[in-house]
Amino acid sequence: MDPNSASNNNSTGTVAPASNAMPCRTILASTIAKPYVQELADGLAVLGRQPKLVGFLANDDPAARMYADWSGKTCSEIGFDYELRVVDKDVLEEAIVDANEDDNVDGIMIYFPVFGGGQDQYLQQVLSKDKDVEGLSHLYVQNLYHNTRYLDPETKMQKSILPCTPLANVKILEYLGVYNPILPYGNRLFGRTITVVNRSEIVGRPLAALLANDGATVYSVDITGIQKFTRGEGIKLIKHHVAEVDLSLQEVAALSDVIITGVPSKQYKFPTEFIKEGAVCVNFSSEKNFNPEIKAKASLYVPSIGKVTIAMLLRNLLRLINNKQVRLSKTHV
Ligand SMILES: NC(=O)C1=CN([C@@H]2O[C@H](COP(=O)(O)OP(=O)(O)OC[C@H]3O[C@@H](n4cnc5c(N)ncnc54)[C@H](O)[C@@H]3O)[C@@H](O)[C@H]2O)C=CC1
Ligand SMILES: Nc1nc(=O)c2c([nH]1)NC[C@@H]1CN(c3ccc(C(=O)N[C@@H](CCC(=O)O)C(=O)O)cc3)C=[N+]21
Repeated sequence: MDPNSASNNNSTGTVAPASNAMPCRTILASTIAKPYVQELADGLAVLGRQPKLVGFLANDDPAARMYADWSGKTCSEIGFDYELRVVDKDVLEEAIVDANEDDNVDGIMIYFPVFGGGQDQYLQQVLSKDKDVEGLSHLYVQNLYHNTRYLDPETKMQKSILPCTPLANVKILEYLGVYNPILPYGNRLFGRTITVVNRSEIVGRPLAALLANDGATVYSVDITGIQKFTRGEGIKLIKHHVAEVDLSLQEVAALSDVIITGVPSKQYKFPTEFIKEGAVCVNFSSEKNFNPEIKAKASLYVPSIGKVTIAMLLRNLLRLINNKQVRLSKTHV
């Protein structure tokens, strides 16, 4: 039996290497998600009711269907009330508006792609920001890009919502020790170099900004080229800035302590030979972007992150409920 296979888990959910094998450890998302799942269960107990999440499916994409079924199952396991609404593309906008106005619905998500491109971004903005569990509303993304942590900066009662997949990546890097807890909060990635292969508006670009805001040097790679995200010199600037760079993937990989991939293609494989010895490698794509030989190079490898993403999605849902309670209590004083 392959000692590195995921079926050979030990109790910590990591895979124990054979004594003479590569020192690489494969870390499963379920292990990293565990404390957050507990936090969610505790949060539900305090709340004393089952929050309702509605998911809209309006496409035939098998990946979206699978994710919808699987996220529904996870919600129910933890104790959230999940309802999948399968609707036709042409009535989706009205269906979102109905859910926005329905007091029984606490959170909403739309499984993408629906139409693809700009029309999907429009639909995402139709969704009320007060029910946006994925954190993709313009205000939340703008707060992320500007490193603004609260919706009410004066009173600091309502935390802004972070996009759940970028946030899941951050929690994974915290777990893996890439964040240095000895450094002050907000600067814990200082000195780290991270490559992110994906610059979509829903994951790669906000992720690069979030990591740069925490002090990292980030190379953001997409099919059009490579950009460098930093927070500028030392700790003077409060938010990231971006520059085009004239470096190859091989060159940025050689500089990188961490490589994060999110290419939605079966064929795509990150070239193993580019990876620095002992790098930390994380894949958030639903396809495997690293070859199995990754274990000869990486120190830590996270093959998929979905379970952590869902935990962050539900954490966002509790935060939305809390923010609403804060707003209501203000109007009743
Ligand atoms: N695990 C999770 O929680 C989540 C996983 N996903 C998965 O992540 C993947 C990406 O999703 P999206 O960002 O929405 O996709 P997208 O299609 O919007 O973006 C793909 C990105 O990859 C880049 N790319 C494609 N081919 C490349 C190549 N050969 N070299 C370098 N860059 C390349 C593109 O330029 C683009 O920036 C999908 O597989 C999706 O299912 C998405 C959301 C959550
Ligand atoms: N608004 C929106 N947000 C999304 O996040 C979104 C979407 N639409 N449309 C569809 C894609 C697909 N997607 C996946 C997430 C995790 C895994 C993943 O990590 N899956 C685990 C399986 C986990 C299990 O089954 O236990 C794995 O591959 O190992 C896969 C696919 C998110 N999507």
